[in-house]
Amino acid sequence: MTRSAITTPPPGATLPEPLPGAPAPGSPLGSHYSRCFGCGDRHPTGLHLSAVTPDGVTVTAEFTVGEAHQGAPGLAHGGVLAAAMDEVIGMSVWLFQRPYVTGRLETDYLAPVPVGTTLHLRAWCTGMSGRKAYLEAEGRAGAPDGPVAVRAAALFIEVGMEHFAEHGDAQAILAEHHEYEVNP
Ligand SMILES: CCCCCCCC/C=C\CCCCCCCC(=O)SCCNC(=O)CCNC(=O)[C@H](O)C(C)(C)COP(=O)(O)OP(=O)(O)OC[C@H]1O[C@@H](n2cnc3c(N)ncnc32)[C@H](O)[C@@H]1OP(=O)(O)O
Repeated sequence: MTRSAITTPPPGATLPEPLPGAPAPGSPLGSHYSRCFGCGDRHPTGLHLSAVTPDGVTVTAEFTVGEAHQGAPGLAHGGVLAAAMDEVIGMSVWLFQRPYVTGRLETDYLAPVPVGTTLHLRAWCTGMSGRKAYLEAEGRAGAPDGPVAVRAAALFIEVGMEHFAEHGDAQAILAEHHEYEVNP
């Protein structure tokens, strides 16, 4: 991965440990929002990523490239592949039970990905430092040990939960996150 200095953990960054309440290894992670382009089951043309955590700190997921995801005829759009990287990385950092958003996402495209291909995605954290989390991801074509087609490195920034209500749709959050208080 040709990651930049911005997505490289600084000296002193720490590696996360699984939290006591982390989902059991292999259990499905579920969707954080039904209309999410990455994981929502109510998004008609979204990626419908299904994800698990094998160990409480990394995430593996599958995404099958569909007709709605094309750029060149018969091939996945690069922006859609970047969205898949963003989503699986977002899911992995959410394992730490604090809300983060993407600050920077760098993507390497190593091979074209035809419609119908299942990409086997994996995301992991390379370091945390203050509000910053450094993460990487890869997508392998056809099988978990298939050839790497896409790689990504990212800087995610921790925000308060109010970030989503302030800038997004507070009613939609309340409808799906009953534990969430908009005005705590
Ligand atoms: C129904 C939902 C309910 C909630 C559920 C939540 C759980 C979710 C669960 C599962 C997720 C699944 C996956 C989701 C999808 C994947 C994630 C996305 O796509 S997120 C959307 C795209 N990203 C944005 O929209 C961010 C837009 N940007 C911002 O809002 C701000 O710029 C923000 C928050 C990133 C930073 O703003 P500041 O004002 O808080 O802080 P400042 O001081 O600017 O930055 C803090 C530090 O970070 C550095 N920084 C920030 N952005 C940087 C960048 N692009 N490059 C380099 N450094 C950056 C700064 O230089 C600063 O560093 P120094 O502390 O000074 O050392």
